[in-house]
Amino acid sequence: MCGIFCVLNSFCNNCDNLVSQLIFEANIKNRGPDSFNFKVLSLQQSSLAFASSVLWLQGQTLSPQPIEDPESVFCYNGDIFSGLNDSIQKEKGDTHLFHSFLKEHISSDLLNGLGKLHGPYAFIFFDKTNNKLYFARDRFGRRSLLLGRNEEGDTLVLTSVAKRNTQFRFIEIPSIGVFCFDVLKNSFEVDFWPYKNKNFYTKLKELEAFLKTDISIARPASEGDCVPDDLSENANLVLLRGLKQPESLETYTIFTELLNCPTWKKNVYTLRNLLENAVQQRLAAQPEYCKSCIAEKKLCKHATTGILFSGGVDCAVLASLCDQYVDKQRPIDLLNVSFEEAKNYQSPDRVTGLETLEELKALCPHRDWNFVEINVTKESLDQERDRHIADLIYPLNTILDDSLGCALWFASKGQSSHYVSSARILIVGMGADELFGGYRRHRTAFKRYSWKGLQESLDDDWMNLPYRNLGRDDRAVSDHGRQLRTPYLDENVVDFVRELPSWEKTYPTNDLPEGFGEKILLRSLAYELGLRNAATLKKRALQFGSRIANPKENGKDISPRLDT
Ligand SMILES: Nc1ncnc2c1ncn2[C@@H]1O[C@H](COP(=O)(O)OP(=O)(O)OP(=O)(O)O)[C@@H](O)[C@H]1O
Ligand SMILES: NC(=O)CC[C@H](N)C(=O)O
Repeated sequence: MCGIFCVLNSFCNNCDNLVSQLIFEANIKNRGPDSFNFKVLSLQQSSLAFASSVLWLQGQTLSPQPIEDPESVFCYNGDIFSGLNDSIQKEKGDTHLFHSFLKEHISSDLLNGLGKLHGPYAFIFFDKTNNKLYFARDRFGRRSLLLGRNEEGDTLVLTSVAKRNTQFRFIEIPSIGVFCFDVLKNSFEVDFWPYKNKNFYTKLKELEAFLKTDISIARPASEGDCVPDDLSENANLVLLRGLKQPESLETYTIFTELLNCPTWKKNVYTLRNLLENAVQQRLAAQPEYCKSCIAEKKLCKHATTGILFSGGVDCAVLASLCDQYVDKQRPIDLLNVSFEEAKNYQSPDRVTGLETLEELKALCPHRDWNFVEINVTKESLDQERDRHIADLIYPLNTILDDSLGCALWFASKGQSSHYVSSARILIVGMGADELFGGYRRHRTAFKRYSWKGLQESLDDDWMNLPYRNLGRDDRAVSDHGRQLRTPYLDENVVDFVRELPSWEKTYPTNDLPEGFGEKILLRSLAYELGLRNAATLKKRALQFGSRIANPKENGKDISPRLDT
């Protein structure tokens, strides 16, 4: 993961002041251990400084940043998997291609152009000719980018990661489109993504309130995702209804019946193909060195891929698919975190992790799976949170942010009592519950308002994902100089699953056992892949599965431990 940073002083062209404002340098450097550079730019009345650290993942050689040429300066934290020129990308990586792409499109239909690129990103691009600063997060918000301002409002900061208690206050940039700050006019504009989520305008208003200024809209957003009115019966719904009497049916009978139905099977196979492709792309885009050997470019057989692994169905499916594409000579690290509150660290996720490990071993007998038991004491949790993790979670601040941010930080640190993971990329199951309907609230919504309620709840979860989770998760994991990769959030996977009617992906009704009907499409795929046990495991959220969270606390409350 790269760390990107820009500070802009609108009323002073003395660059010396700016360099002293690289106050997050250490945090930025953690994200990109392979290179770090900065550039300063003095304009007539204002000055800018840019900094980037790089975690080299694409191209035959590292692409240092920031890139500066006569027309622009560019900082990039991203991973484009398709949509740029594929043959050149393999050789040169995505950084220079993305930069050229922006230069070519910045003044004409940028948004449609970006829509054709697949992969996560955040970028900062300064157009020297027109004195305009562009910045954005991809349309799902998979990479972090924060916007900060000081009390006087004369200095703006863009950064992947910040800190609490500085002269700046920060907000996560909403992933609603591309923003442009006109340095001469001192004004903001946003160009919305060509489709619109219901929360676009709310998010814009929040940002305006934060900046204490209006943001003009380049063109109104078109109507976007909405709940389909036509919830008419279809073959799969009829089939699922026919599976009543849950007590009398073994789960395997349910899967067999579902997979015998041609339309259900077609969806399972389409999902399988799309996920395979997403996993393959995410595994292929990396140099062949592990974290310990990359500095010396020493060829090795250490693990380069890790999976954050609870044993639950979301990550079990990904682990099984990873086995198809990771070099058979290399182990795959399965990182499993557990906190002291669990007796002997035997948290529910440790137990299911070990269970699913056995399934994977049986299914992939030639693979060496490194199950890494990451045990975290209360003392270490408190120390690391105060020292550092709370800064990574910032500006988010709830009890849930605290639990998830800390659990992910320790999990992706990848350190057990006798091993430190050498993986540079980490595959995770984020997004699966939002896409396939895995949360309890989906069942509640169905109970209250039937299919329409369920669909609305899925839409809400989907549009809130960038704000509830993704920026924070990116900041927590990248801090170890490892790259988070989220195959469920691949554009093709998302488009396919989002377009299915809800009953073709989740079935939280009384017709199927509770905790089993949820994510039924993904479970069917797990079953098809041979994960007979993992396919039936009830959802257990990371904060409870790892035992980091106190179930008596309300996750939505402000955390007293984050001190912001
Ligand atoms: N205890 C854990 N240790 C390491 N990684 C975890 C742990 N719990 C969750 N994760 C990671 O976070 C992702 C999201 O967690 P979540 O609990 O939603 O998924 P899951 O455990 O794979 O499946 P399910 O949602 O059905 O329990 C997981 O897919 C996994 O990558
Ligand atoms: N991790 C990053 O964001 C680096 C950018 C680019 N994908 C590279 O591999 O160099």
